[in-house]
Amino acid sequence: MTNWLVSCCPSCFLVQRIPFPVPMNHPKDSPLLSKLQPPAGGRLAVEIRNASVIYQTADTPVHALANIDFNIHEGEFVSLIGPSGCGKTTLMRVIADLEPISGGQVLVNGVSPHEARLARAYGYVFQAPALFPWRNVLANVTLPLQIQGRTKADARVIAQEHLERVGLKGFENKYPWQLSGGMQQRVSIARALSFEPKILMMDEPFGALDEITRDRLNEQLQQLWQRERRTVVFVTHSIAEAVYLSTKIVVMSPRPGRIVKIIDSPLPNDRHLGLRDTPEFNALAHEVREALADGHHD
Ligand SMILES: Nc1ncnc2c1ncn2[C@@H]1O[C@H](COP(=O)(O)OP(=O)(O)OP(=O)(O)O)[C@@H](O)[C@H]1O
Repeated sequence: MTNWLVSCCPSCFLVQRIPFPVPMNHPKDSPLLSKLQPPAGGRLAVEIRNASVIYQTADTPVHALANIDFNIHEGEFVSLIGPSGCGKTTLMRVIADLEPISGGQVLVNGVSPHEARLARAYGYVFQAPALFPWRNVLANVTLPLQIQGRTKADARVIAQEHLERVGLKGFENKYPWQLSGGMQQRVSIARALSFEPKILMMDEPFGALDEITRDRLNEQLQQLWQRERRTVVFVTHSIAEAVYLSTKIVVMSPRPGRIVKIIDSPLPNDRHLGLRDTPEFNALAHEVREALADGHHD
């Protein structure tokens, strides 16, 4: 049986469930990073050049990612989609400085992922909401803000504002176990957004939810992105979710994960769920499906 610990990293506010007693991985900078120049005009949020990841294991090394090469611009909503085990989470962890690269180069906001993490560039939302069960909703959201050095009163105001943004006004005094899975996930989104990260990292945030809840949260997330235009990196297995939410879809192949196709969405930015019944949506979903099939045949 695995024991889980909900942990909040004091330097980057990453709150996640980690197997106890495995420590969090805080890798050092890659010496190759100095070769990349910061983006002109600051418009590039993420720049990845020929990145690879090889996990060293007790038996054979696992080649998780190979030749990953793409950019993410500020304000883009980018989904990573591909078969199970193709390296989506690894790629997200590389961008967020939770996994070192074995080769290549990565820049985030013009600096190394490590520097970006220390500058608190990231907000994280995982499949499991990773809330502290003994803290109420408000106290879960205020925790990283207080670690950041905000006063209790300031942290409360900021947390309340973000809880309102995700539709949880009035639930501040509830405990996680008194909320539905979808509401818990909205608490973790409010927490991730509360310290205004430049990039929101979401790893299958709605994967454990029923379809109706998932649809509703997709719509709310879309509206939130629409209002804030924050850069989002989103991992999903769902073609419909990727097509509905993304401005850019990165389709990956089975291991070692490579990029099969990068699709810039032709859909309008202002979206509602009815869009999923349109020919344009279906054409894009078809394109993603074909790219996934191509990846399997390579
Ligand atoms: N710490 C690790 N040590 C060794 N191998 C690992 C480690 N983490 C991931 N892997 C392997 O690397 C590959 C990519 O894993 P990753 O979790 O990134 O894939 P994924 O596309 O996110 O999978 P899923 O869709 O099932 O969540 C898999 O084969 C996995 O077994």
